[in-house]
Amino acid sequence: MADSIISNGFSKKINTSMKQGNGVCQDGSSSPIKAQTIDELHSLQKKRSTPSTPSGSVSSAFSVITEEDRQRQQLQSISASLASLTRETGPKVVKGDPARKETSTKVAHVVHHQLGPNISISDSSMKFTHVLYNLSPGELYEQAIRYEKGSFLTSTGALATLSGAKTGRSPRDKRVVKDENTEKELWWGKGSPNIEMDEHTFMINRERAVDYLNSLDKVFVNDQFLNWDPENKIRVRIVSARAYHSLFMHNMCIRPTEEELENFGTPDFTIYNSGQFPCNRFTHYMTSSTSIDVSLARKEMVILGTQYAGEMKKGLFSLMHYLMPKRQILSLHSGCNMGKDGDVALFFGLSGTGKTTLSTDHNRFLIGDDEHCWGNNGVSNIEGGCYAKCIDLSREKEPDIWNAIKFGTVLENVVFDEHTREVDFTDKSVTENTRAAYPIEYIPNALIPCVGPHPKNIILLACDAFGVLPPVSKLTLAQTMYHFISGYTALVAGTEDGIKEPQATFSACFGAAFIMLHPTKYAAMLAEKMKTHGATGWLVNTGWSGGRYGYGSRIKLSYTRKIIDAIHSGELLNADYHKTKIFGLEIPNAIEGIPSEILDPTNTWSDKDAYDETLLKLASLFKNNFETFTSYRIGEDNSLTEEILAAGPIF
Ligand SMILES: Nc1ncnc2c1ncn2[C@@H]1O[C@H](COP(=O)(O)OP(=O)(O)OP(=O)(O)O)[C@@H](O)[C@H]1O
Ligand SMILES: O=C([O-])CC(=O)C(=O)O
Ligand SMILES: [Ca+2]
Ligand SMILES: [Mn+2]
Repeated sequence: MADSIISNGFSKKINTSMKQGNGVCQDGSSSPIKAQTIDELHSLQKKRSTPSTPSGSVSSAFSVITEEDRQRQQLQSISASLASLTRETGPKVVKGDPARKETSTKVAHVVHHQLGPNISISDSSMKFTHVLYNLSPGELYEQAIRYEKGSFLTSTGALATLSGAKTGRSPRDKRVVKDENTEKELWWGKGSPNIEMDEHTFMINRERAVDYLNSLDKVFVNDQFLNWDPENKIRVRIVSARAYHSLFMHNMCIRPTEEELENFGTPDFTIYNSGQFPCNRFTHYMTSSTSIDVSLARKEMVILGTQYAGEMKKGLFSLMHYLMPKRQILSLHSGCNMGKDGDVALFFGLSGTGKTTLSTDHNRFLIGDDEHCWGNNGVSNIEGGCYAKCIDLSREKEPDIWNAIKFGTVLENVVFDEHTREVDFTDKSVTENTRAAYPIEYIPNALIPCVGPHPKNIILLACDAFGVLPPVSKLTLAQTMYHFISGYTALVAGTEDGIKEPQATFSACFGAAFIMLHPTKYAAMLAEKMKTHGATGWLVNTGWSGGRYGYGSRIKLSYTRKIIDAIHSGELLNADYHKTKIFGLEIPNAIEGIPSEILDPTNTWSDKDAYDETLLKLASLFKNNFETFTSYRIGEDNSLTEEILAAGPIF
C-alpha cells in the first residue's frame, strides 16, 4: 500500500509521510517533491497538452470522427505529401522526435500502405519518417540549438541562426512550370521574374527534394494560413528539414488555432524545402546548384540549394500574386497601417526603402509590414508576422522593432558577443542583410485580425541614392501609376577599387521579383481602386539629400516620420505646392517640424550644375526603363495609358 504510485505519478507514500511530520530531518524549508526517483520527477515536469476536441466515445455523438481517426487522417495526409511519385507510396510517418524513446516506441499511427504485387519494397519505403508537426517555439528552439550549428540564444531571448551560404534570395534561380495554361496566363520573357521550366524537370527536382526529406530521421511540417481575409484564406503546408525554417514560417504565416488545425484538411499549396541539398547541375534548365521551382498545376514549390528562409516567404507571395488577381483582388508588395480614425495607408517600396520601418508606427495600428491584398471590402495582410532589416537597428529610432526581438523571434545572420550574447546590430561580418522575423503580435499596436478599410493614402517609397528626388511630393493618379510601374529605388553597390556609385533599380509594381502576371494588370487594378476610393498617391524619398551618395547624406528617419505624419493627418493634402522641372513633381512649401529648405533638392545641393546633371541622368534612366511598357494598354481605354506616359520625366 505504502509504495503504490497512482497513475498521474504522485507518490502516496511521500504525501502521507509529509503530513504526519514524522520527525525525520528534512533538508531545507521548501516542501519536499512528490516523486521518489529522478525519472518520476522528470515525468512530473511535462503536462501533456490535451487536444481541444475531446477524443474517443464521449464526444462521438457530436463529432463525426474520433480523435484517433483524425490523427490517422492527418498522418496519411502528411505521408501523401511526402510520397515519392515513382514508388507511388508515401513513407511511413510517425509523429515525434526520433531522439525521444517515448515517442518513437509509440508507432501506432503508422500509415498503412497498399503495396501492389508489382511494387518492390525499397529500403527507403521501409524506414520511418518522423514528423515534427506544428511544433511550438520552445520545442523548435530546442531542436535548433541541439541539432543545427549556428543556433544560439541571444541575450533578449531571440534565436540567432545562420542561413548558410545564401544570405538573400536567388531570383535568377526561380523557375515556374510553363504549360498550356501558364503559357497564356503568366508574364514571360524580358523583365519577367518567371524563368521557365517544363513539368518533367519540375518532377525530377520534386523527387530529388522528397527523397532527400525522406532520407532524414525527421522532418518538420507546418500547416498554416495565408491572408487574414476569411473568404480568401489559403491553407499552406511547409515541409522542411530545419527547425530554423519551421520557426521562421511559424512566425511569418498565420498561425492556426487548435480548432482550425483539427479541421485543416488538404492544403491548397505545399512547399518542399530541401535547401541543404543542391539540385543536380546535369538536370535540364539548371544553371547553378540552386533552384526554386513552382508548379501552379500541382500547387507545389520545391527548394533545392538555398537555406535562405525568405525564399519560402516570397515564394508564397508569388503564389498570391497569381491566385488573388484571378479573384479580382489586388496583391501588393506593401506595408499597411491605420490611424485611430480608420484612415489606412499603404507603403510601397523595394527592399530596404522603409516599408517595415515606417508602417511600424507607435501612433498607428499595424496591419502588416510587407504583403497585402486589396479587395472589395478593403485591405488584408497576407502574413502573420514581420520581417525587419536589422542592420544598424537602434532602440531609440525603432523602439517597437527593437522590443520585438525577444523569445520566439528568429534573428538571421547577426553577430553577437560570445559570452554576453548581446547582438551587435552594426556588424556586417556575415551579411548586410541581417533580419528579424517575429509574429505580428510582438508589435504592441498590431491590429488583429489584420484587416482594414479601403486605403486613403498610397505612399511610394524610393531610397534615391542619387539624391535628386524631393523628400516628399504629391502625385496625380497618372504619376502614381507611372512610378508604380517604374518601381524605382537606387542603392549603393561597392566596386573593387572602392568607388561607390549609386545603382538605379527599376522593379515593376515595386516587386517585379514576385509578380506573376504582366505589371500592367496590377497597375490597372490599382488605378481602378484608387479612383473608386479616392486615394491620394505620394512619392517619398527615404534616401539621399543634399547631394548623391558620398556627398549628401541619408535623410533623417525622424524627418521622414514627420513627413509621413503630415500625410496621415491630412496636413499635406491642403498644403501649398510648387512644381519641379523634368519630373513635374509637386513639392510642399512647408511641413510642420521640418526645416523648409530641405523639401526642395535645388536648395540642398551646393553644386547646382552637379544637381542638374544628376537629375537629367536619373530622368534618362527612368525613360529607358519605361520603354518596354509603352506598347501596353492600361485600363478600359487608351486614355489612362497616354496620361501615364505623359506623367514621366519630360526633357
Ligand atoms: N529616412 C529613412 N526612412 C526609412 N528608413 C530609413 C531611413 N533612414 C534609414 N533607414 C533605414 O532603412 C531601412 C529600411 O528597411 P525596411 O526594413 O523598412 O525595408 P523594407 O522596405 O521593409 O524592405 P523588405 O521588403 O526587404 O523587407 C531600415 O534599416 C531603416 O532603419
Ligand atoms: O524577401 C526577402 O528576402 C526580404 C524582402 O522582404 C524583400 O526582399 O522584399
Ligand atoms: Ca520588411
Ligand atoms: Mn519585402
